[in-house]
Amino acid sequence: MNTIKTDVCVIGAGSGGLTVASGAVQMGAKVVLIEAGKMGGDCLNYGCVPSKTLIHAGRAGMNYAEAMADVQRAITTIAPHDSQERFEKLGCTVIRDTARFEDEDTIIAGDTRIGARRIVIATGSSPMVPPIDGIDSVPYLTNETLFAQRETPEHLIIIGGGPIGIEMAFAHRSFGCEVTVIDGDQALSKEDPDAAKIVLDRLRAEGVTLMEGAKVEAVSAENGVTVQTSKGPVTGSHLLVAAGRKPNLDKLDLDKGNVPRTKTGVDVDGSLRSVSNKKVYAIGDAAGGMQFTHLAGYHGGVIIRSMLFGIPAKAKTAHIPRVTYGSPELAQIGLTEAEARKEHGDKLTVIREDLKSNDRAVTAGITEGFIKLMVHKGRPVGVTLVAPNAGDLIAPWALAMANNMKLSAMSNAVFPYPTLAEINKRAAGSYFSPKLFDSALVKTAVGLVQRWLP
Ligand SMILES: Cc1cc2nc3c(=O)[nH]c(=O)nc-3n(C[C@H](O)[C@H](O)[C@H](O)COP(=O)(O)OP(=O)(O)OC[C@H]3O[C@@H](n4cnc5c(N)ncnc54)[C@H](O)[C@@H]3O)c2cc1C
Ligand SMILES: NC(=O)c1ccc[n+]([C@@H]2O[C@H](COP(=O)([O-])OP(=O)(O)OC[C@H]3O[C@@H](n4cnc5c(N)ncnc54)[C@H](O)[C@@H]3O)[C@@H](O)[C@H]2O)c1
Repeated sequence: MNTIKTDVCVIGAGSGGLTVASGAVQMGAKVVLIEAGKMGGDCLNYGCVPSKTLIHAGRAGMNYAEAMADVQRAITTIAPHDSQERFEKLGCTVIRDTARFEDEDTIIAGDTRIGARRIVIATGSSPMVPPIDGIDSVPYLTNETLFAQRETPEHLIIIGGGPIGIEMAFAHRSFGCEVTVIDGDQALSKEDPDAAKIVLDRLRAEGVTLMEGAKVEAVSAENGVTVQTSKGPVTGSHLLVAAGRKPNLDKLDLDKGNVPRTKTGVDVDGSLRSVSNKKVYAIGDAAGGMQFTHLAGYHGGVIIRSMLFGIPAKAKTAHIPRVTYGSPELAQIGLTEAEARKEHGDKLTVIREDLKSNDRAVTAGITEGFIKLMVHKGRPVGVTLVAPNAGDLIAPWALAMANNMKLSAMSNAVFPYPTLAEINKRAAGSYFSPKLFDSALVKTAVGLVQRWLP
């Protein structure tokens, strides 16, 4: 067995692990990077990149086979950035094998033993397949197999109305597939209900059948695939399971590393360090919180500060955006209205501006969508945006909230006319206009100044 000593051993070459490995090695640390599957992890190979390409290809009018070929094009284009070759050129030792703990500061991967001063668990997550009666008797798809599919599904049944289920429902409908989404609870239940309603109404209007509150009872291979639910049976040609995720921790022998876990991930403190083995960090999907590529990257930055410079750094969530790429897109940063009301009570101001009042929306015939702005003590604490490209439109709020800016920073900015982005400034302006236009004090002051000005 080979033995290597290193400063940092990163397990998992996905969004989080690659951020840590490239940052740490370029700042002078010795880095070993271990990957059991494909370089780039879920986001590149089975997640964000294929799903967003498929959504775009559907809207662009490609057929299913062309769209899946386009998915491969997008992956191949991005892959060199995440490749073993690139990371070796940067100076990392890359091992392609499954990693596990031997003891608190030793990792085994294949025939290599790695003694590490710091260990980063960035192993991501996998589809959680619920223990549904008969599930193993049908050839179901998950995000790991869907993008290898070539023939157009005649009728795709999707179990789960979360972001994966809803995005894939829009995408498949655009190829003319019949689509049924089954959710045991409510679809997009984590989102602002007014915002989710616009997206889900549009999904229904496009012809997708959405069964909410439908408990899945059994699955069988009858006439293709038949799903028995508490609201009746559904028969289709293909089944996609998108019912949530489980962290990839089972192969790590965590107990040998003195690294306890919870149901959702490694048990970490606010600095993403294991609660009992301070040499070990967990980031991204394996850390048990929100699951986004940009969050995994942000986690990477947080722990680099702590690992390389010994600067205490906490991972925060209040400024992390998320987007569901439906039609329209639904973007959220910080607190939803319900969360903000719970936290700030009557000290909260909520501003809502409908997109139809925006001139660019009028020129483009956009009648649906809105921005909802949650303000506490003159600062934004949450924004909900439903609009075409809401994921791009929310960017100024990500800047404002990451830097704890006041709302006046947004109202002072000048946005180009006519753009949808002006809705951001308009919402901020609406917060100040009653203070300016309905104030007796302002009116008196203006009256006095006007009397004395030459
Ligand atoms: C269909 C889908 C669409 C998505 N769309 C978006 C989106 O649009 N925007 C967004 O922000 N997020 C999206 N996500 C979420 C995003 O993909 C994840 O949050 C992100 O990939 C997490 O990064 P990570 O580094 O934690 O894990 P990953 O990227 O999954 O990387 C983990 C890596 O660790 C490896 N590994 C696991 N165990 C071991 C081991 N024992 N030894 C060695 N290697 C190991 C795995 O093979 C994997 O390559 C989507 C997810 C899915 C499934
Ligand atoms: N655009 C994005 O950023 C994006 C896109 C896709 C995924 N993701 C990430 O991946 C994560 C996982 O997505 P997801 O959609 O799989 O999970 P999710 O947990 O967000 O949603 C799963 C849905 O499945 C339902 N469900 C669970 N078990 C069920 C059952 N037995 N029968 C019927 N319904 C059932 C739940 O009620 C829930 O609505 C997301 O939370 C997100 O962090 C992000």
